[in-house]
Amino acid sequence: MTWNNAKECGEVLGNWAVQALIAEAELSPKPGLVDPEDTGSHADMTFDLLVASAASLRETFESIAEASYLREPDQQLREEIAAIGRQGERKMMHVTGGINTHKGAIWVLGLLTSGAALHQPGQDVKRMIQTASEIACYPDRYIPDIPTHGSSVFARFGVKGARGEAESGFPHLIKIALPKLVQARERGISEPLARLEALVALIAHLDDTCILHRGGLPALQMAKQKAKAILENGGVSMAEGWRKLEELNQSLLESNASPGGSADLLAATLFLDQIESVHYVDKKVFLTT
Ligand SMILES: CC(C)(COP(=O)(O)OP(=O)(O)OC[C@H]1O[C@@H](n2cnc3c(N)ncnc32)[C@H](O)[C@@H]1O)[C@@H](O)C(=O)NCCC(=O)NCCS
Ligand SMILES: Nc1ncnc2c1ncn2[C@@H]1O[C@H](COP(=O)(O)OP(=O)(O)OP(=O)(O)O)[C@@H](O)[C@H]1O
Repeated sequence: MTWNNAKECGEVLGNWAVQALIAEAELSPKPGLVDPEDTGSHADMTFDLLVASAASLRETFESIAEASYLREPDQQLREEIAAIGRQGERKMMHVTGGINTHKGAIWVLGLLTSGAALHQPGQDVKRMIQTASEIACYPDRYIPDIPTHGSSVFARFGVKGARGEAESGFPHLIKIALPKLVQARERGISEPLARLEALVALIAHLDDTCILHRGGLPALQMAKQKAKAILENGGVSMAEGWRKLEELNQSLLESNASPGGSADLLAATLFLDQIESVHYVDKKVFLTT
């Protein structure tokens, strides 16, 4: 598979980005997060709202891919896609009546969509991730100077959150979530459980500013520790691991904390997994013809 033109690249990547957001929302039961069963620690969000928000972002991801199509990373590209991303945030806020359903997800999937559109399909996803990170490292002169939850968490705890994750090369995608998804599938567990295990691995390692903002350091330490205990007890497919997952969910609800950053990175993992699976199918087709 190769892109025939920018429009096709936009349509394909835009579709995969929206599908990844919907797949993340559909996965259940997610600790502290919105899913079809419950709204976790989110009093203002529902599953239907998350799906409507995801659908409203199709055009945003399409435009980011079209603007990035086979270009080189530079500051101009960074500023162009940032403007499209901010417009996407405004659309999301319009559709949700002012509720932040996908701000962090627009950031990570926007950068990865751009990174993917800079290459022809079939490139190693690690190169796409590296390109996305390179783009994130360029300065954006038009970034609004207004306080956010992220800036207040940085001032309080020195944690760089979503921006730091991107600028440092998305280590939690490369070292944690993608390998865990593959490893869980290799153990033969069902696809939803493999995805859930990738999410738990993210929660166990990520300094999630969503959790820090709502519950401070005690909530972050609790979430990491309880997620690690799930993995140490055989993962979510084992009875003890499952019991510990329920415990993590309960503790997140009690602290009113939610691992939104991990949820965003799970959606990013599913997006990259989709790109990689097409690569694999292509290789197979190539080998057998
Ligand atoms: C970098 C962003 C997320 C703003 O950061 P800030 O920390 O100030 O925002 P805020 O705290 O409100 O939201 C951050 C969100 O990131 C997610 N998150 C939290 N911690 C992490 C983490 N460690 N790693 C990844 N994501 C995380 C959560 O969903 C959280 O809600 C982004 O919105 C931004 O700068 N956008 C500008 C437009 C742009 O440049 N877009 C580029 C391509 S679309
Ligand atoms: N399934 C999900 N459920 C809840 N949040 C999610 C989910 N998937 C991704 N997220 C991420 O979590 C973030 C929302 O978290 P949160 O509600 O804590 O943020 P906020 O609105 O900035 O904070 P607060 O609600 O405390 O004012 C979104 O930016 C989104 O990207």
